Amino acid sequence: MTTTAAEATGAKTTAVRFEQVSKAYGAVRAVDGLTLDLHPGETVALLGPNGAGKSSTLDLLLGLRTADSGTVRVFGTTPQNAVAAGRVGAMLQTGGLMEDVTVKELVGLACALHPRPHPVVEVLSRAGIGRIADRMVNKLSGGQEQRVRFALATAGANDLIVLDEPTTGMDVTARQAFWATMREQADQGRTVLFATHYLEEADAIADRVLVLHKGRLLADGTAAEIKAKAGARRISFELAGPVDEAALRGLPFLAAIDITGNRVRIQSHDADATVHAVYGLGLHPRALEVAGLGLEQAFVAITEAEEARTAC
Ligand SMILES: Nc1ncnc2c1ncn2[C@@H]1O[C@H](COP(=O)(O)OP(=O)(O)OP(=O)(O)O)[C@@H](O)[C@H]1O
Repeated sequence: MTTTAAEATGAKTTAVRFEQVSKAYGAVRAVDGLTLDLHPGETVALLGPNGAGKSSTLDLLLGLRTADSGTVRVFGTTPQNAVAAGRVGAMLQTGGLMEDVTVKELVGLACALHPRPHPVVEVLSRAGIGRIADRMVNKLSGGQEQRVRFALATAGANDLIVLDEPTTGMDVTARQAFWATMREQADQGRTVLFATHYLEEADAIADRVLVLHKGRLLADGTAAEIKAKAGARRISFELAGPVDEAALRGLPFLAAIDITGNRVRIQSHDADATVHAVYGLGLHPRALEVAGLGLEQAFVAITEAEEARTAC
């Protein structure tokens, strides 16, 4: 069987391809040699501390900024072409909404401009803003504005949806509805890429988690793989008697320790050996628990380890 050039480069099956992409602002390397493929139907969370390069990466992907070097391809073409063809919907942090119009007029405009629009009523209803359709945009609360942005991002049949911290300002109900809708979109074969600081959302929603740090990809895998990569486990227990902090801080394989009153919380690279050493100190821990790291702790462990490595 012969392989076409497009198949050989993965253009047919790859929603997004970054190859050695870099972007600097003066001396700041916002994106630094990023290589990455995203596939149709994937829900991907982009994590990273402030300034890691998440928004810059999304801007490059949407063609809002141009890479200094490397190539960005969206469905095998340039981001600008993919956006113009209506294949990409985006919900960004910045950018004000047009104000002197109603919600319905604004959403109607987005639908009218989309090459493959959905019916306005359907878009309003999916974003949960049917009941405020006649309200002026400048009278909306922050959470309602976010829902309108969501409606604008889903005004047409996009193949890729890009979301920069989409649920900021939404209440719990709105968040749940939002993610249920995004899950439906992914189930229909769309690629959903979202940057977030809510690690529990990444854990619950994403099939794949990317951890960015100083513009570089530190980790790429399922949430479970990221947690395993952090290579530590949590141990917690209480002590009945006086707490000898110095002895506890000298326990083997510690990644971190927090002692609050009689409660001790540890992150250990070898939980069995650390627990064994706790008993070796002659201590009698109560309510002992050993568990894997949560995504948040794994994220902190991975990014702190990188900070320490690059500081050397
Ligand atoms: N227009 C710009 N001019 C100069 N520096 C910029 C510009 N945009 C971003 N930066 C810098 O590039 C780096 C990456 O910023 P970016 O906004 O991509 O990170 P982020 O991961 O989205 O951060 P946050 O989580 O705080 O939103 C930061 O150091 C930021 O200060």
